[in-house]
Amino acid sequence: MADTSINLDALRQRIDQLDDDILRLISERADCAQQVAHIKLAEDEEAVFYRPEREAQVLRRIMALNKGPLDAEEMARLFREIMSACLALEKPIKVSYLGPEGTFTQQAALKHFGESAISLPMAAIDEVFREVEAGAVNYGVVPVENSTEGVVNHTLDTFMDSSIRICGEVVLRIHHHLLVSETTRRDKVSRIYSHPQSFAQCRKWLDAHFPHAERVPVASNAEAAKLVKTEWHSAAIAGDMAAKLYNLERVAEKIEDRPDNSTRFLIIGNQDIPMSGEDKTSIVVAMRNQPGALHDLLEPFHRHQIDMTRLETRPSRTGVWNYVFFIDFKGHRDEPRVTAVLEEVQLRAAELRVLGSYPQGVL
Ligand SMILES: C=C(O[C@@H]1C=C(C(=O)O)C=C[C@H]1O)C(=O)O
Repeated sequence: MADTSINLDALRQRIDQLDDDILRLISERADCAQQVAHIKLAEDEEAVFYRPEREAQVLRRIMALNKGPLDAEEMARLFREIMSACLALEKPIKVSYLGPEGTFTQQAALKHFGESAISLPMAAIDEVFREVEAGAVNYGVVPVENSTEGVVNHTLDTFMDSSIRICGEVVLRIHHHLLVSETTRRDKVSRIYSHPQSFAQCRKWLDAHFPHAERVPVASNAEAAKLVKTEWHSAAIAGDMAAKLYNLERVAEKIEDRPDNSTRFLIIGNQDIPMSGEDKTSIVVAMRNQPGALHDLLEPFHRHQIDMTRLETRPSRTGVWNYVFFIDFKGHRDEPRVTAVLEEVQLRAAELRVLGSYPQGVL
């Protein structure tokens, strides 16, 4: 017994010393970041401090260097928060997102920008775009692929009418929980609220555990969580953020049918982002309705061996062309082979717009 307490004391002393070191080093790092900000400001009064490509490089380097016992992602999350705090020292970054508060989109915004960012909920995707266009916020966050908030097409359509650029991407693992409040009679749950896509993602679990409860679709998971506070016979399906925000208890955790359930979000802004070394580019292309149009469009990508990660077709809203394609591929527009492909596609397409080149999601 005596030995253990001596060991514990020694270990705690060592932890205190290490904390002193960590404290000093974080302060030194913050001081450096502040100096960078001052240099940027001296060059240009309107300078943007936030450099997504640099942040991606910092995080990738840390993940590569990490030797454990914390896993690389956990370590990167800690560094993400250090960078977020360093950046906020000069001026906290302002980010609009598809609300309400407590949605997965807010979770994505905080995952990407860190907890020191100021995040502002918007009622609709167009509003997120508008705030960014108007310069009221620095960036916006919208769901785009496999979305739990159910707005993939809406996001794509909004890009067609906007000059906004894509500055980044975040992929979030989506975990759904069955939530109740302190007033809920757990044995009497007859109604469950959630977003339609969440219902779809938890269908098997619901069929097995609540076959007779009424499933009521609402506009967001956060909205579902809010409703549970007012009805003793209702439960909600939503994520961690909503559970925390409305102080709800998890009756069952991770009830999604597929354990790899994830959603991709886009960071939108007014900046062109330089190369980070591992980048993606998103373009929108309008093609004339003629035989072989799709083949003509894809052929240059194939020939230059560019890795396409997504191809989405949307109906065009003007009469002139029939197809509009949203294409994501690996590479940055400043890379010669990407420039070559874009030039070739431009010749074949009725219209081509580069929505942005941006660092591939790190976390
Ligand atoms: C310090 C800089 O500015 C910001 C802060 C960063 C950091 O804390 O590491 C990284 C990139 C920028 O968002 C920089 O550009 O290097």
